Amino acid sequence: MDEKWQKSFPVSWDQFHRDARALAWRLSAAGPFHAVVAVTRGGLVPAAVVARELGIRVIESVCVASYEYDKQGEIQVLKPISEAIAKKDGGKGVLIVDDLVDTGATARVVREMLPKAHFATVYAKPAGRPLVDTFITEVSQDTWIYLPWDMHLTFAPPIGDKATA
Ligand SMILES: O=P(O)(O)OC[C@H]1O[C@H](OP(=O)(O)OP(=O)(O)O)[C@H](O)[C@@H]1O
Ligand SMILES: O=c1[nH]c(=O)c2nc[nH]c2[nH]1
Ligand SMILES: [Mg+2]
Repeated sequence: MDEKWQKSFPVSWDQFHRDARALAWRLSAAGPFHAVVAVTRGGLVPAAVVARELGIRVIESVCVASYEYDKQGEIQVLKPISEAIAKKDGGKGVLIVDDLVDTGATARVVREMLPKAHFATVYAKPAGRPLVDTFITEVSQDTWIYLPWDMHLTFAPPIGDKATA
C-alpha cells in the first residue's frame, strides 16, 4: 500500500448496507428522482440499495476507471451515459451514485455530463467533498477505504505479537 495512505477504514458488508441505507434516508428528502446513474464499478452496489429504498426502477450506468488498485491514473470514460438521460434537461431529477469521492476527479468528469443531477456518495474525503451534494461519512484524506467486495477474511495476529514486534 502506497505510503500516502496512513490510515485504513475497513468496511464490512453489514456496515456498507447500513451506510447505503442511511444515504437513501437522506436522499428521500432531496428528490424526487426519476432515474439513478451508477458510476461503475463502485457505485453499482450503493445504487442498487438506494434505488430499492426509493422505489426507482430506471438505472443507468456511466463506466469510469481511474485507479489501478491504489494508484490514480488518467480518468477514462469507458462508456458514457445513455443519450436518453444525458440529453434531457441537463440531468434534472437524476440521481448519480458512487461509493466514494476521494480527489474528486471522477465526480468532476461525471458532473460535467449531467450538471443539474444530484451527486451522492456513501463516503467522502475532504478534497472531493465540495463536489458531492449528499454523503454519509467523511474520512481524512490520508485514509484508504477498504470496501467489502475488495476484501476476504484473513488471520489477524494477536495484539501482543504486534506490540512486541
Ligand atoms: O475522487 P477520485 O479520486 O476520482 O476517486 C473516487 C473513485 O475511485 C474509485 O473508482 P475506481 O476508478 O477505482 O474504479 P472502480 O469503481 O471500478 O473500483 C471509486 O469507486 C470512485 O469512483
Ligand atoms: O477502495 C478504494 N478506497 C479508497 O479510499 C479509494 N480512493 C479512491 N479510490 C478508492 N478505492
Ligand atoms: Mg469508482
